[in-house]
Amino acid sequence: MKAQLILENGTVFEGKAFGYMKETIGEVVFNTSMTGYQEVLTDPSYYGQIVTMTYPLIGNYGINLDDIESDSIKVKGFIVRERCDSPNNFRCEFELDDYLKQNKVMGIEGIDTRALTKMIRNQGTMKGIITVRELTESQIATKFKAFHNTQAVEMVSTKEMVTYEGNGPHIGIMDFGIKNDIVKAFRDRGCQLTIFPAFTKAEELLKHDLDAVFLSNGPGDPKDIISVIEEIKKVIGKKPIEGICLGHQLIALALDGDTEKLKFGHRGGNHPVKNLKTNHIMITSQNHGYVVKGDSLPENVDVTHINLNDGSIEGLKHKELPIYSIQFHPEAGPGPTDTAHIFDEFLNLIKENC
Ligand SMILES: NC(=O)CC[C@H](N)C(=O)O
Repeated sequence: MKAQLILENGTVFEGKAFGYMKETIGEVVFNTSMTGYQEVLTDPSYYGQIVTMTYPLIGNYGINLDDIESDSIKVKGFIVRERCDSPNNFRCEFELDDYLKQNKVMGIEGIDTRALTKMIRNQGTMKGIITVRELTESQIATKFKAFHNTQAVEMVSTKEMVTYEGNGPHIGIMDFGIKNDIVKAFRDRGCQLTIFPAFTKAEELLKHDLDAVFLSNGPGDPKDIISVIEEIKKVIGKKPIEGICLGHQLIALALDGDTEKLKFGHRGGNHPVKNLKTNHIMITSQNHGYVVKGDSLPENVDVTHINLNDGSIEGLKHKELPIYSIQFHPEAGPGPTDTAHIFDEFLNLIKENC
């Protein structure tokens, strides 16, 4: 069936619908990873977004249930150049099309994803609608006006506390939409974990005899969850605090720094990042639309890593307190595993301060 991708700037891309037939709206973003589409589909940080993959053939190794980053597809829609309907891989359990249908998520194929990506790069991230209907201009305008993604963290965070046994440090995770591979990275290192719903109060968190508090990745603008920032402030100085991606941005805000939106974000598996202490350069996996503002940080916070493409901040460390956060994704789901040592650095910091 014919479908359209309608962008906020008035551009219409014609394609073919796949997955589940339902109209969808979201912020259109591109990901440059050459593989890893199922990790992208299930990463809760994409909640509220329609993702286009720049790699031209998607679905060729199918879907397996081992590589997913959460229990369901979290993107609002999926855009591909060419969809493969005859996947070939020994781990394949079903096809991309069936997976989108099961999860009630709509896709569109046959789109010139190169032209779309260039447009987003030049004009910035914008909203989009995927539909099989003919919408009038006023219907489109009303839909764009009504779409907001401010409740995203609430939608993807755990509703109840989840615990994992371990002999290592006891880490309390504030779950803003944590990826399975981050939980796995801590469990592989023997940590005991207690995962808390995003809006848990600091007072409750501190009752649990934790060795550290970890702030997870997650969707949306960190400034949409001001109440969480207030709770993090209450934990500063009481426990070591660490964070990845949204967690990193929240730490900066809790330390009275600021964040801003990037023009089109960093999403892909090949972002070069420099460790400013060792001068080592790592190829990192990234997925974010917001960054910590360089000139906003207080004097007692050091920038530990920068992005070599645009010089933006990729890591922070407090000069006196055990607080350390990273903007990129060391769990690399999907992406290169060059940065797995960040989890060891997190644990060393916790052990030094236990
Ligand atoms: N992966 C993440 O945690 C993303 C953080 C935040 N939602 C951003 O887009 O910048």
